[in-house]
Amino acid sequence: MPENPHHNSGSRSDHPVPVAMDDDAARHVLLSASADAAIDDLWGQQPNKIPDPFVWPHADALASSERELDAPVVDVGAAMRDAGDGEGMRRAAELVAAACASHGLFQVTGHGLDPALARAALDGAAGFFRLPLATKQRARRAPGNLTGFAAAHVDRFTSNLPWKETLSFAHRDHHRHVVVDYFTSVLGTDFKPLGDFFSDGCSIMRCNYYPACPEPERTLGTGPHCDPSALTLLLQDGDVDGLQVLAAGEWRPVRPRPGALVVNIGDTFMALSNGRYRSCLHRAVVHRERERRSLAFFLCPREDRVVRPPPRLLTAAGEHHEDIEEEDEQQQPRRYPDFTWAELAHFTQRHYRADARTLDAFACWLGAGAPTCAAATSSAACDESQADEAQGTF
Ligand SMILES: O=C(O)CCC(=O)C(=O)O
Ligand SMILES: [Fe+2]
Repeated sequence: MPENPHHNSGSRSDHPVPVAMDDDAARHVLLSASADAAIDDLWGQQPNKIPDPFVWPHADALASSERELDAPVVDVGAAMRDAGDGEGMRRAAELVAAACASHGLFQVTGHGLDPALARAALDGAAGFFRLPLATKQRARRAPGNLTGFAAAHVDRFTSNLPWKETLSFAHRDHHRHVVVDYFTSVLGTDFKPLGDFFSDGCSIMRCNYYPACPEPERTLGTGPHCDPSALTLLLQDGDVDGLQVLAAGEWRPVRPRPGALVVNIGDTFMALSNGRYRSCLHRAVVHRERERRSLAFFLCPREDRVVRPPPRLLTAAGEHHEDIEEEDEQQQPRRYPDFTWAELAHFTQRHYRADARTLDAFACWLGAGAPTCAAATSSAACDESQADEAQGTF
């Protein structure tokens, strides 16, 4: 990822600070990043107990529902091959639009991703995570950065630690994007100005590794959050489930389907669609006996692109565009201010641990002139200060 003027500008130390904990094992491994040997053993250190910093509050670790999330599985290959009257594509677009407007998640098959390539990527990631921690730490993610190796317990966190390790890469995309083509086809030509919105974008590929956990019901692999990026493509490895979405007050599983890619809307797309499409609130749970892996591709615009919805979605209350035949109930007053991806990335890496309310907290932070997190969090919309826990979830 190229140098971002916002990145690495904070005063946060590169090293974990001593923290107060009542769990000896956790203290032992958390006090210093140089205690690699001890950290390496963390996941298996105590056969029956997780260290206290990994224990999540009951509200976040709320029990999961058995009911699978009601989300469409769209065969995009078949829809695109449908040379007839376009009915297949229209139907697929309707299903996707409905899912995006409700919880923000759908799955795609027939996408053309070579299964052998997907397997190789998952196996490559698995090989990395099997390396000794000291070796993995050579690729350590620097504070404020989005790329590199990260494990909360070797970084600066002190509470609500996710039970996982991650390895992230930047991916610069020089091509015109299928996402814009799709939304142009669904939402009409007013999305055309987005034509190059994602070109030159600096997206992120993240490998997630969730070790088996002795107390899975007391922790989370990834806490409840919305991805700040625009759109996420997720490949779940094998048949180990873990991804869950909050729908109708319940955490519902999104079980892996062979060959399917999960697609979810992120905060940037929610802002781009003026709230029409919901940023998906999701989390990942872990298992007692089984480890789990997933690969997430976070589609992001170029750092300096201004995130602003197309005019079609932005009619002020009471007005409507002349070129729109029927009254479009999707026209809403502007919900979020202009921002750049660099600003949102900076906010989630330095000031705020991505959660269900990132976008509102971010809007409030921008409104306050984005001076410091303390200023942002003193306002009602950002009432829970997370300044000490940034870079936790995304
Ligand atoms: O591993 C998963 O299923 C979800 C991961 C996730 O939400 C993320 O990496 O942002
Ligand atoms: Fe996520």
